[in-house]
Amino acid sequence: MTPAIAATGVVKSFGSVRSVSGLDLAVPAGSFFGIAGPNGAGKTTFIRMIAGLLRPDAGSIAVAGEQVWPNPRRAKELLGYVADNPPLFGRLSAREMLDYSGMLRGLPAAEIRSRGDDLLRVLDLEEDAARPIADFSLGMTKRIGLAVAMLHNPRVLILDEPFGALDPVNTQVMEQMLQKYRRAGGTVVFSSHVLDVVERLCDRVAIIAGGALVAEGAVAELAHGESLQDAFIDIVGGRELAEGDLSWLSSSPA
Ligand SMILES: Nc1ncnc2c1ncn2[C@@H]1O[C@H](COP(=O)(O)OP(=O)(O)OP(=O)(O)O)[C@@H](O)[C@H]1O
Repeated sequence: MTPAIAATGVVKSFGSVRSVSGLDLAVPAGSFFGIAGPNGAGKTTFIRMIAGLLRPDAGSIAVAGEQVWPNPRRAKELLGYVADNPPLFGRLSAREMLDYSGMLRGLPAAEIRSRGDDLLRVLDLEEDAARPIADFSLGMTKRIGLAVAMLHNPRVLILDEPFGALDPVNTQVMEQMLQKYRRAGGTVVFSSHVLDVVERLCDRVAIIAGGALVAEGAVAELAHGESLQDAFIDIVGGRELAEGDLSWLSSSPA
């Protein structure tokens, strides 16, 4: 079966900083796939290249068999992408944002309306549908970002830190939405530092460090009987405060 995402030898530098360094990754179609890695590991850079927003310096990326570069248009049709802090049009209302995205995707107006109604209801944004997005909290912005990414019912959804800023109720709703989408045949790929969510939802996980893949496999295999968080620290290396660090914190506060 054609992988949902196939990346080979992907490289990206910003000046002298090599952000992604020869990354190979295959995400099986129909999987729930987590990408984890320390801060600055290159996750966002890699995801933006998959989404067709950043051109790799070398290597190739295909989404459901369609090459993303040099012409990302077809791959973008198959993909829904939610950025860490979704760049939406702040002056549009949530409803207008959905109408505009649906038009860009070439969906019929009636379909945009009915799917938009569904998404706004499920994501608990119905009452805020007429408010400008600029007035939204980060959690609300993430939810409307997800609605925009799902409106065209893409084959692959890729989400950068989707659960940050969501309260527990909305985390549960988002998890249920993603599981439903996955049961219908979609592939979900998301990056997260919240490893218990990765452990709960994903069948497979990739760990990226220093711009390269350092581990990939079934979650249970990688965790090896410990928590995924412990396995992650074993793989990427932990860091502890030395005895003398911040010693002033041990004295009584003024
Ligand atoms: N536009 C840019 N210009 C310069 N350097 C960049 C740019 N984007 C990313 N980098 C650098 O590339 C490296 C990887 O950054 P990236 O944001 O991809 O990491 P990340 O794994 O998503 O990190 P985090 O978990 O902290 O969000 C970092 O050293 C970062 O400073």
